[in-house]
Amino acid sequence: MGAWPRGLVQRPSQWVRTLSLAAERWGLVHTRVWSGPVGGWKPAVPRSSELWRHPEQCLTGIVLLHLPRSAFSSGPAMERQVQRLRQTFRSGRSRPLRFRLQQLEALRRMVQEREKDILAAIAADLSKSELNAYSHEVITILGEIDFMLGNLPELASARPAKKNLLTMMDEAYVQPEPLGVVLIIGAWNYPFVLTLQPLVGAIAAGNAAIVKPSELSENTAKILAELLPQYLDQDLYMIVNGGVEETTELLRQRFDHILYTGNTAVGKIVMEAAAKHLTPVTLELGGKSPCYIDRDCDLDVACRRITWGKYMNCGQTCIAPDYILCEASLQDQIVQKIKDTVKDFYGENVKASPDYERIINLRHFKRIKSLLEGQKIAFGGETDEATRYIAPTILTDVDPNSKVMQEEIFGPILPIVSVKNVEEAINFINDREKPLALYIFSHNNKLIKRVIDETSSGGVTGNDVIMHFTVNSLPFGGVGASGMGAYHGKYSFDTFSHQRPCLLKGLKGESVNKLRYPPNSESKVSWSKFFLLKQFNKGRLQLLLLVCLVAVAAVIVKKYQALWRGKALLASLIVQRLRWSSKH
Ligand SMILES: NC(=O)c1ccc[n+]([C@@H]2O[C@H](COP(=O)([O-])OP(=O)(O)OC[C@H]3O[C@@H](n4cnc5c(N)ncnc54)[C@H](O)[C@@H]3O)[C@@H](O)[C@H]2O)c1
Ligand SMILES: CCCCCCCCCC=O
Repeated sequence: MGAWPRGLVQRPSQWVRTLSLAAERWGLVHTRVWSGPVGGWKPAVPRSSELWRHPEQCLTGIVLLHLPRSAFSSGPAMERQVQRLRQTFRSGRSRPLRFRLQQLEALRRMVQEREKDILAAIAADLSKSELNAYSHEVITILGEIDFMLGNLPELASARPAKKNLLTMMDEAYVQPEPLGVVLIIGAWNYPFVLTLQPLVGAIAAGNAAIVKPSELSENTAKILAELLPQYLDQDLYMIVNGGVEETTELLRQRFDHILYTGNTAVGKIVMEAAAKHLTPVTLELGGKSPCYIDRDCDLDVACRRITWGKYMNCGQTCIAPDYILCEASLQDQIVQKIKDTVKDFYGENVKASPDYERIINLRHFKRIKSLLEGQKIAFGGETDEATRYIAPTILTDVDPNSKVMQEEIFGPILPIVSVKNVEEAINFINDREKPLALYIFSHNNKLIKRVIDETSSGGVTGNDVIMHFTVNSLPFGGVGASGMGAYHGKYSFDTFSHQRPCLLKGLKGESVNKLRYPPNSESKVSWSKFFLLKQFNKGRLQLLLLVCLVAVAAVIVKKYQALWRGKALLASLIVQRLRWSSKH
């Protein structure tokens, strides 16, 4: 781990700061600034320059620490961090509703106040325009935070539960409770939303959390590491940046839940590691999401929507339509309409369009490019390795056994596979792993419902693509090979909560309890069946009715006893009076 702390117990000079930050950027060290017992250790990245500017506010001045990366990623160091968060969680700090709402508001402030920096980071990672970064990512996070702020009191409150005859007099309810310390592992393709949206749920549910952004979207990872500690409680929410080494070390630790977003192969590694601690997992994985276009359909509209969802983020979207299934006769029209739409959306020169992104890295660029080999390219196909550009591309008459149909494309290539009819499309889908999303375009709602009924997928949008992701009253997640568990809105809250059943009884009522105490008997079982299964036998029912009638009569008698006594007295007086009258 090296001899640390090493540092300066004073405000560092400009060159020390510059060198430290450069070393941090090169990944050689982690730099931390001590801002006194109140502020604790803060990352010394350029924008936490408040610390540099106002050293007088720090109780002990500024100490510049160069911590070797291993100081954070080594097993014991990681364990200490998880332990630190667990201790704070155990103190109960994250539980009060007021605290959770404050943290969510702080997160919203972070997004609003630092919007420019956030957009710049996302834009740099994915060669994305800042406008697109806002619509693809920031808007979703703000919406999710607003949802939680508006609904948290209701989500977090106890829900009364139905009772049976034996527990009629007791209190039964379901109380959501936080799980503890959770781990969130994000992916690079929507690096902001896929990392922070689960965090919103974890905070709302009252947990502590470690967030591990993808190392491939390094700018977003960095800005998150800089900003989160400035806005959120550092003893409850922590960012760990790094790659496979750091993630592997994190996965050795014991968490109370892990939400992982990424590819299926790593999903298996995560699940295996989690199994060692019996930690539950939510796996947000990928897959090949089919898009069936029916003959009875408005092709102009269908192709416009598909073009948007397929080429958005250069095809690097987990729920992008991966391939089209349609009757052979539709193929040429579809190619023409998508071609026209690409021109409408991105202009003649797609490469120059600010709305068209680039492939994240060279490895993915080469992988996607290799999928074109041996294919009939009906449109696009141009690539540029230097800028990792791949044009919006359509492949026709694609053989279902070809490479492009064996793996998730995750790039701007759209194969068209012809099928004879909807039955064949359904079989095609069912012969493969369950996809993350399924899209069906048709005027015929019955056909859409039929495809939904006869297939399985993480989610479905009919007559559009991607949009089910944006509705936070719908759970978002996969099924089978595309993942397990779900999140968004209420479902995020539930994912990070334990639904704790609570039954509160009084200490009276032992006569009824005798039914379950030994020694057991035929009669006790039969009464239990009556109370719990509502299985009446006729004789019992009559007996019970009699008991009820007697009970009702007893109540009535008691209530009207005094009145009856009065009436009886009156009657006897009348009788006496009548007797007296007859005598005289
Ligand atoms: N369901 C969803 O919401 C969703 C969203 C985005 C992406 N995805 C899927 O993710 C895939 C693309 O993402 P990716 O996998 O390239 O993302 P990635 O490479 O960014 O990996 C995801 C995370 O796993 C970690 N990781 C990578 N290798 C690891 C290893 N050997 N051990 C432990 N951790 C490791 C990374 O550090 C990263 O944080 C696609 O299949 C896509 O469909 C799914
Ligand atoms: C309005 C469009 C929002 C699109 C967000 C898509 C996120 C997909 C996550 C998986 O990659």
